Amino acid sequence: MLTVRAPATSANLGSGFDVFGVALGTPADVVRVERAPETTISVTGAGSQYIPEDPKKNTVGAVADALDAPARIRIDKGVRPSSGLGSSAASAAGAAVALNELYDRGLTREELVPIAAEGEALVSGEAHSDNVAPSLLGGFTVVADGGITQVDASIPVVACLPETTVSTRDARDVVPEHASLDDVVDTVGHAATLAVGMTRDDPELVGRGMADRIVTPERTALIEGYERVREAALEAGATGVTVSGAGPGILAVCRGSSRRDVAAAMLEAFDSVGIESRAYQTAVGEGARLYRE
Ligand SMILES: Nc1ncnc2c1ncn2[C@@H]1O[C@H](COP(=O)(O)OP(=O)(O)OP(=O)(O)O)[C@@H](O)[C@H]1O
Ligand SMILES: N[C@@H](CCO)C(=O)O
Repeated sequence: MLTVRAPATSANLGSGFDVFGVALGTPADVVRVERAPETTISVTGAGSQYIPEDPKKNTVGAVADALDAPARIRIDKGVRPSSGLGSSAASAAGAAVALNELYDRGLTREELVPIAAEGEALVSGEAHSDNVAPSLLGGFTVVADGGITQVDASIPVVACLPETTVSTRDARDVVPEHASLDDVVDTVGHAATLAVGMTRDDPELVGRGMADRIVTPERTALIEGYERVREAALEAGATGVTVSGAGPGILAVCRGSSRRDVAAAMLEAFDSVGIESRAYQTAVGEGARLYRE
């Protein structure tokens, strides 16, 4: 049996819609695989009651098909679905690494990105790779024109997940089809600042570079309590705050020393609007890790 721990991810980072992503230290999915004549899937853990075990509906089924690698697959969910932390992508990335090894397919992590993205196409209608790329490769990833650039980074963050859900499909429906040149110029400036910040492990630049006035404002409207949580995080010392992936999770970039205060402030702000939430105090971290048992 092979076991893979595949991390949660946060895509977009505000200014990098469908382009930027980071792997997070926690939480993570654990995917176990054994050879079998046909693919079967069982799911336990966070939000497992909402995740189909039918291989035609689960992201790992699409990955097993794409690799022609039938297996008994067990998923222990650490990443809650529809929360904005790349839950469906974590399972897909974990399965891609595990099945590639189980069947000796010999594909590199980069080559596994489009395979894991097949799983994303199944659930959101589009094979976007901005969550599977960081879950497979770790660090900060830039997906552009089908190519991927990766850099290891060490940036402290808090990911705060309210007990509400937003499906990626719904959050994609509110994305504007057009943007003004002014807004595009503003976004490019912030995205470039963020990317430089990642290469320097600089939370000030990364936090500042997450500002985006094209996609994020449309999505925050879907997240009850967003403005209050954002303000609370900034007051507690966050350098920047944005929607994590398609939401409703909220990502705050922090200086290392402020993580605990930022997490407490975000939890309290959600609580003040009657919403329970959970905060992960973590950092940009490594990609999927393979274990043999
Ligand atoms: N292995 C899986 N893990 C999680 N969700 C899965 C899986 N397979 C299928 N799904 C379905 O995918 C949907 C969740 O995916 P969705 O893209 O909406 O959210 P997400 O993966 O948490 O991430 P994000 O907002 O960061 O993209 C749910 O409807 C869930 O049932
Ligand atoms: N870039 C995608 C990722 C979802 O996690 C979106 O924001 O719709």
